[in-house]
Amino acid sequence: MIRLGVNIDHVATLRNARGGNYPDPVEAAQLAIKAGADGITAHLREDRRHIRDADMARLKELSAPLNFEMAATEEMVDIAARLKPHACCLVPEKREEVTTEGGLNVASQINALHPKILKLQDAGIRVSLFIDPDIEQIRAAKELNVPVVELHTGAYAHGGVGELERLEKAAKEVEKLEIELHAGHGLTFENVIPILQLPKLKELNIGHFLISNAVFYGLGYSVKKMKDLINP
Ligand SMILES: CC(=O)[C@@H](O)[C@H](O)COP(=O)(O)O
Ligand SMILES: NCC(=O)COP(=O)(O)O
Repeated sequence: MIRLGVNIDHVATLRNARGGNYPDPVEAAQLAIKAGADGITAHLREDRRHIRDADMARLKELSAPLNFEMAATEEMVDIAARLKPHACCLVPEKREEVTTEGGLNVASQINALHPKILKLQDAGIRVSLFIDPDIEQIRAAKELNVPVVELHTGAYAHGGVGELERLEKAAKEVEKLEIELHAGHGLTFENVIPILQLPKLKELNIGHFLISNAVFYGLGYSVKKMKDLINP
C-alpha cells in the first residue's frame, strides 16, 4: 500500500487572497483525511505566503500524521522542534521562487545539515530530505543517516525527456541504500501512474493538483480518486 500525503498549502493560498479565515486549510485537511489521506503535508515557508504558524499548530492536532515541509533554517528547526510533528521534510527555499524549483543540495551542505537533522530527530521527528533523483544526493542523504528521502518529481511532471528513467535509477539506489522512498511535486491523476512502478515506493505527497481539481469536483472526490489510483 502506498501512502497518500495531501499537501494543503494552496487552500491557504486561496484563504490569504482576501486576508480572511476561509477556506480553512485545517478543514481541508480534515476532509482529506476523511476521504482517505494517510497524512497531511504543509509547507511553512519563510515568507508565510500560504501556510501560517497557527495553521501548523492546528494541523498537528488532527488524527493523521503531519509532514512539516520546511527550509533547513534555525527558525524552522526551532519551530518544528517545539511543535513536534510526526515528520519534517527539508526542502530548498528561495523567496523569489513560485514553487519549489529543485531538490535540496544535500551533498554541498552535509556539515551544515547534520546538527539540524539531529535536533529534529532528538525531538522525535522523522526527518526526510526532498532531493532531485540524483545518485550523489541520495548517497549524501545516506551519509546523514536520514530514514527517508522524497524524490522531486517536478522535472518528470513537466515532461522532461528521460526523467522517468532518472527516477527509476534513483529509486534503485535508494532501495540499495535501504532508505525509505517517497516522491512528490507536480503529480496528477495522469502522470502519477508510471511513478507507481518505482521500487519500494512507500508514500506520495500531492497537493497543487488535488486542490485545483477540488475547485471543480470537490476535495473528498479528488483525494479518494487519487488514493484509489495509487493503490489499484
Ligand atoms: C516540496 C514540494 O515539492 C512541495 O511541497 C512544494 O514545497 C510546495 O510548496 P508550494 O506549495 O509553496 O509550491
Ligand atoms: N512534496 C510535494 C508536495 O508536498 C506537493 O507538491 P505539489 O503536488 O503541490 O506539487
